[in-house]
Amino acid sequence: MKILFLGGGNMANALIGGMVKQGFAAADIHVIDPGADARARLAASYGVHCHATAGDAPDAPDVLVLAVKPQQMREAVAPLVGRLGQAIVVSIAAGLDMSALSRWLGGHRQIVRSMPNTPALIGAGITGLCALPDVDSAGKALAERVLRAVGSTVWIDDEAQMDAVTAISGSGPAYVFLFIEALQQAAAELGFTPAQGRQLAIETVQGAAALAAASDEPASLLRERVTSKGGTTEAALKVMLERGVKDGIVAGCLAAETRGRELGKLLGGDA
Ligand SMILES: NC(=O)C1=CN([C@@H]2O[C@H](COP(=O)(O)OP(=O)(O)OC[C@H]3O[C@@H](n4cnc5c(N)ncnc54)[C@H](OP(=O)(O)O)[C@@H]3O)[C@@H](O)[C@H]2O)C=CC1
Ligand SMILES: O=C(O)[C@@H]1CCC=N1
Repeated sequence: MKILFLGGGNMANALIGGMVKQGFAAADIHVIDPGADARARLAASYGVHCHATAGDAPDAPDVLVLAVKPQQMREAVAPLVGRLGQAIVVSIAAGLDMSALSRWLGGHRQIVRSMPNTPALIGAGITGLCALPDVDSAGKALAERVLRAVGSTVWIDDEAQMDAVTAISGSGPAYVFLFIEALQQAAAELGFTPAQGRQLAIETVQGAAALAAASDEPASLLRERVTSKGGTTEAALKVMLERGVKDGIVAGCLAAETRGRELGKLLGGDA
């Protein structure tokens, strides 16, 4: 099994780290990245083969993971055209649809589009996946195996929904980190040390997420259970809702989805 990564940045690091931990052989993994620092980090951390240019990388891998920024993709894949054999191409790029990728890859049709997220770094990612009709079940299983190394996966039938996956779970960790930042800021204003604030904020988010995951009940009911009539939570939620926190989160997710579609049109729309 030969796996080639195009791009060795944040997400490639997360995926490769998870794959090596799950028993993929580092010797089977190749990465193309023009950055000497990125290559040194990957080689030192995981012992994978790193290449400065596509020309140095092996032809016809079993899997090619496209892990460059959407804006870098078209130029980055050009040197690989005609060298892919039957590779299953797994793109993790936001916005770019599979028809554009297929054109840029010289008509290659073995393409899976995916959207992981950064908790992949600790094996706790969630990835949405969809495939062109030309990808058979073995090809899909191969793509899924790579992404399952860093968390769970969900197949999406309609590619048009991939921008929505990006808006919810791809970008989602940033929304949660913003919430943690806000809790920590409040903790500091209430007199806690940074260490105390960090522990109180992070373990609250961890515990609440674990409870929501373990429960069959909707999040709204779990929220109501915390909210005693005339109590402290009610006072907090009143201010938060008045300030538009919930509406802001929903509107933000919709803006992320719109941006994904814009990126797709902007970068992939031409022939
Ligand atoms: N960050 C996230 O939370 C998520 C990101 N994604 C998607 O993952 C992809 C990668 O994102 P991320 O890892 O954050 O980005 P990074 O910028 O960290 O990684 C991209 C890497 O590709 C390198 N690169 C640039 N040009 C080329 C080239 N021609 N050939 C090979 N490598 C090249 C970059 O080098 P240099 O820095 O020198 O340009 C960089 O090291 C994006 O498409 C993004 O949409 C998906 C899910 C979540
Ligand atoms: O912000 C972005 O465009 C990427 C895609 C999902 C998370 N980060």
